[in-house]
Amino acid sequence: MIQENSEVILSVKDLTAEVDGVSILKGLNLEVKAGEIHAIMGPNGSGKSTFSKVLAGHPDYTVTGGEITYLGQNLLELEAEDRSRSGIFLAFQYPIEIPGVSNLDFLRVAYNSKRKFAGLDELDTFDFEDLVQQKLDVVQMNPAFLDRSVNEGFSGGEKKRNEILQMALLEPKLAILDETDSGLDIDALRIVSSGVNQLTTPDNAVVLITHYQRLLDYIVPDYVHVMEGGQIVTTGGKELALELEERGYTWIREEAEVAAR
Ligand SMILES: Nc1ncnc2c1ncn2[C@@H]1O[C@H](COP(=O)(O)OP(=O)(O)OP(=O)(O)O)[C@@H](O)[C@H]1O
Repeated sequence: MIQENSEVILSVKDLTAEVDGVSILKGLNLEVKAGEIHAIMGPNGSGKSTFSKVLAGHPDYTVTGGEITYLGQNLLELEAEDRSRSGIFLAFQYPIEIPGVSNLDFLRVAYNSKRKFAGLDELDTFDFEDLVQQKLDVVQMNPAFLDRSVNEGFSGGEKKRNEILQMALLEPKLAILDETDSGLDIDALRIVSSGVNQLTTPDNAVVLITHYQRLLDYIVPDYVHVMEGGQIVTTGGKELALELEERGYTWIREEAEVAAR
């Protein structure tokens, strides 16, 4: 929800970035304040996932220009793990499987790593299990998933639900959800959206990358941005997503070209 004078969580200015020498982000600007939900839409290949990976600090992506400020500090100076421990959470478009590592152990190590970073005592196994049981309710997940290896053999929708379980435990300041809605059946979409809504507070912010207006009926954004060619070319309210659903992206491109003349 937009609030006057709320804290700026993320400020991105003229960001350019490349992968394998190919320029992908070409002057991206975005400001995200506490309490806000931002949706980023845009055609395939426009750079949405690249942006999310650059924010998370993925080593394959090189920032070649511009600034990213997170809670007033230069994000680009932080290693990926410190970005995570300071409250940046990325739910992957394609969550990876980690055979041999139980979901419960993975969650406990991630959770305790964050506590340690904040100067808090780590939770022991019993206390952690109590906590994780409560968090399972947020995404209505069967406890049996805790004993399985991380994402191994999970269905597409189960992997996405598991990402939101991680989010529920880690309580991020800035959550970036990359196509978390893809692969979810109708009931799972409602459950996952309700989970995200329960985790959204006036103190944190969510950036949702999605192709589908449908998700935004459940998680109502304050802003909808369109990314095209590595830049945010248009920003509007939630009604913009409806317009995109109806008209596609071509008109945005044409209007941007006219404005650039
Ligand atoms: N290693 C690479 N080498 C060259 N090009 C790459 C590499 N990795 C990504 N790209 C290109 O970067 C562009 C942006 O990809 P990205 O995944 O960020 O797009 P996206 O907007 O998230 O797309 P989608 O909606 O399909 O998920 C694509 O054209 C992609 O092919």
